[in-house]
Amino acid sequence: MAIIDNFKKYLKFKVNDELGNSDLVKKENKLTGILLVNLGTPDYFDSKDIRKYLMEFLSDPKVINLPRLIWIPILYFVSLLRSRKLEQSYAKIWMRDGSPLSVYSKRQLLGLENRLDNEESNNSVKLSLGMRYGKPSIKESLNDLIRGGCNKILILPLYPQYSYTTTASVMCEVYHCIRNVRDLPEIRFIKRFYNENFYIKFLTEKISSFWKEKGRSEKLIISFHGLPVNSINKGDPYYYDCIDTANLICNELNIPKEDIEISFQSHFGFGKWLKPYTSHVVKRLARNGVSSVDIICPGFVSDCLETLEDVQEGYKKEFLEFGGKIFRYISAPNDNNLWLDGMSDFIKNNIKNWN
Ligand SMILES: C=CC1=C(C)c2cc3[nH]c(cc4nc(cc5[nH]c(cc1n2)c(C)c5CCC(=O)O)C(CCC(=O)O)=C4C)c(C)c3C=C
Ligand SMILES: [Fe+2]
Ligand SMILES: [Fe+2]
Repeated sequence: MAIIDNFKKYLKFKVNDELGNSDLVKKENKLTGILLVNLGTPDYFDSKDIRKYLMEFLSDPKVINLPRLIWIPILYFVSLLRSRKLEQSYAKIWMRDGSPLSVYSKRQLLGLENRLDNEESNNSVKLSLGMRYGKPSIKESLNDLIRGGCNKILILPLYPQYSYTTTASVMCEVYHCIRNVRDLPEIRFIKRFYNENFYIKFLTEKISSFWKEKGRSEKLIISFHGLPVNSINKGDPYYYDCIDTANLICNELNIPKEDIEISFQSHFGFGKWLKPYTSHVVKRLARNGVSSVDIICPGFVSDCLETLEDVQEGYKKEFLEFGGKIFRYISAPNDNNLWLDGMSDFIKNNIKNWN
């Protein structure tokens, strides 16, 4: 009998070996992965790297919805001109370890790792950061999580308001990246979080403490990144998310609607973009004798080119040129501890009972 048993064992080994499977061991994948995704930014502030980033960003059909055959040759020149223009802008805001968007996103990752690692769950959570354009890519960060043994992955695009051009683009990229994975992890997406308690509470407490410390300006401008009106007409709910965000902030602060202005910054190319433009609002207020404004940009969880250059520098200059006296930018959440506490609770709530 022993001889037969040994022969069977030998045969089994032989068969596995021939199939190249002798080292097949069932991997225990039972970690929950959290993939934070932000827009991305150039690697460095020289025009070559900026152009590379712009080419990737603006050739995404979810961002610019023109026929490829027409758009790509145009983009070749647009990116050349724009990258030269942006070189100086990026240089002004660049930090020791990179662009602000990259530095703050990495600090957010670290802060969340520290908070979620401390759980009694024994490190059953693994975090990673991916950028929709540039580095680290969504593909490599997702791979890290999957290879690291995550069988459930929560995707958290760092955009409070949903847009087809940003959030949906992340979702599509994630599905594209895992299309060839044999043992797919379960995937959950956070579509938006502007209406979550932690987000509204953080922003309003930030504004209140800013006012307590420095006094309150005559107007509060709530400025969002712009979007082509065409995108809204096709069904993108971004505009309504922005208006909702502003109303929630206003209600939580308990201030009258007349004290705030909602506006949209940064338009690109031709065509109609969401109005009123922040630039127009800033000039109108100054012209009408408003001497002080505070401005907050609740669409950005990290400071970046848009907030530091366009808002803090550009719109301030315009306000002062048109007769305004005080223009103060209230910074993005960045790596604030209370913000990270709120985010980590939000993540915990979204993964509990997921088994
Ligand atoms: C058609 C073009 C663009 C759409 C649509 C768009 C939507 C959109 N973008 C953000 C967030 C950010 N955009 C940033 C920079 C940026 N955006 C565009 C164009 C569109 N954005 C360009 C060409 C650029 C580069 C800078 C410039 O040329 O002005 C950034 C900052 C990146 C950084 O490195 O700091 C962010 C953040 C959102 C949320 C959004 C839709 C709602
Ligand atoms: Fe943008
Ligand atoms: Fe801009």
